[in-house]
Amino acid sequence: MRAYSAAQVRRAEEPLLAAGAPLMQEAAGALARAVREEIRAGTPERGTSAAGSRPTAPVTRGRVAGARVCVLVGSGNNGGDGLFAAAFLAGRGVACDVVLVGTHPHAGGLAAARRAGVGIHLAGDDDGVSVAVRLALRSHVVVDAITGIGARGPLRGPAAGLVTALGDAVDAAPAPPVVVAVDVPSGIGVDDGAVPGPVLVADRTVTMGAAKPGLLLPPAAGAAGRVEVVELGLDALAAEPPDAVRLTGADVADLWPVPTADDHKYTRGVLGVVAGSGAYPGAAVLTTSGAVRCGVGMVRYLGSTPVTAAVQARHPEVVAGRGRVQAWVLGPGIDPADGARAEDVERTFEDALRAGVPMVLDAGALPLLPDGLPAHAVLTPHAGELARLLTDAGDDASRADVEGAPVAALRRAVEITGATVLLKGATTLVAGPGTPVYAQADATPWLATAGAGDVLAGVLGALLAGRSGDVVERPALAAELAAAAALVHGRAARAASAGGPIAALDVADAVPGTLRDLLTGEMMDG
Ligand SMILES: NC(=O)C1=CN([C@@H]2O[C@H](COP(=O)(O)OP(=O)(O)OC[C@H]3O[C@@H](n4cnc5c(N)ncnc54)[C@H](OP(=O)(O)O)[C@@H]3O)[C@@H](O)[C@H]2O)[C@@H](O)CC1
Ligand SMILES: [K+]
Repeated sequence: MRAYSAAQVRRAEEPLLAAGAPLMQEAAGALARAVREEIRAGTPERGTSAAGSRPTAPVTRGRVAGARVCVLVGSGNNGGDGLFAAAFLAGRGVACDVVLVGTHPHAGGLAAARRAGVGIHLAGDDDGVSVAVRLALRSHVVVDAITGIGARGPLRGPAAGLVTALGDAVDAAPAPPVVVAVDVPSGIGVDDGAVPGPVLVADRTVTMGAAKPGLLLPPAAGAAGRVEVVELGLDALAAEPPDAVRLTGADVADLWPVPTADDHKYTRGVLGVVAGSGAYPGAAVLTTSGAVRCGVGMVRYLGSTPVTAAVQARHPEVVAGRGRVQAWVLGPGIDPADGARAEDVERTFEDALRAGVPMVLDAGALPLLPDGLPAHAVLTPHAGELARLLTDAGDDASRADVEGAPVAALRRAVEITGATVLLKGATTLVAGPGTPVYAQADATPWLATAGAGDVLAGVLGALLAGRSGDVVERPALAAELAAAAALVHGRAARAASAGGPIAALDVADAVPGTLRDLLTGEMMDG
């Protein structure tokens, strides 16, 4: 999924609008279809809501006539989409109410809604907001058409009051309405994924022409629900670089190196690993497991005799000692204050720089980094480590700062280091110099477990080793490969978990099956 900024979408719309293309009609038609799908999917029976007893009978599965929909309408074209959709729905027998949140609604849309018999209400003051909340709570679907790509800053005025009150009421309702956002959930940072004020969390977002970055990027992405793109024929976007990207399973299948009959272990990629220590021997086992399970040509491990023995006990195919490699993983399970191990990392890092091979720099390697890294070096911090990296470079950043504005922190880290940076989280973000931000939300919350990051480092290292030559030739590829590794790691975690707890090694063990499903097209997206 490729997401484009508000400005890019506007530029792409311009020639079509100038030529008289009925974009708003198409957008509203698609929105009305989505609302009908939500109604048909079977609205659960709603008992007594916070607003009092339901005046209408619950809708029977599959029937649209008799359902209730409440559309929250702002003063721009986003509200216009909502008004025309309300008119379409009313024409199908849906009982529609429109709540006008702004003072000057789209004139054509308002006229169409009136003609179709839609009830029109105002939410200009506290009383209006209370009425609107009652209308919304007795509805099967609430449509959020307050602001779209024309929004500036946090919601203000009656829009802010309504969204706050309705959000609280929906949270408290025993059977809340389904919320469908038009283009974006109103109030999110459309381009940066910020959540600067109140936002009504959607179950589904029907977005017009192309996805917007805020639908993929945290924290706003968490308010978007399922995202559906309505094609409006914005062909000009094909020539534009997207701002944000989410890879699909099919993308990853295209990126993953698949051996041919002519390949041998050296052409398939050799990965060198400097991970684990006397204090954290498990990190060595987990990192090498992640790599071995990806089908890398060979893994070379550098560490003490007892830790090497632990690695080889699990994976006898791992070779101890230095030799030619196509990529490195440095740092998991290494305390930068452990002089001997820190020296191993620094020395190997220098060798890797000289050899020009890609590398993954994780955990203990991060504080040891010099400035001016190549883009084919991929840093893999979590939020706390990224905050420390930024602070060490002179920016004052806390973990909470990074979590509150992760994309800005990520971009800043790329700017400071020159490297590609993968920020681990529920949504993993990746960017390199000049690349879009990749946002992968493939995992399960069960993946937040000790050692999972070591496995990811191994998976990414294996992928970089397999495509080493390509990455050196085209360093921007490192970000895409890092996003691909995050997808494989996340889906392996989901497969291993199947809804229950997992240990890090389970994730590594689920990688071959995950890759098999991806490469044979058996794993569906979503
Ligand atoms: N062009 C077309 O034909 C097509 C357009 N399409 C649709 O149009 C949408 C873009 O429409 P748009 O440009 O009119 O902007 P929009 O998002 O409705 O917002 C403007 C309104 O919001 C208000 N407002 C702003 N900030 C606010 C805040 N913080 N808090 C509260 N209010 C705030 C602002 O108020 P004002 O600043 O004027 O007081 C103004 O009234 C796009 O997202 C898509 O849905 C698609 O159907 C494709 C065809
Ligand atoms: K909206």
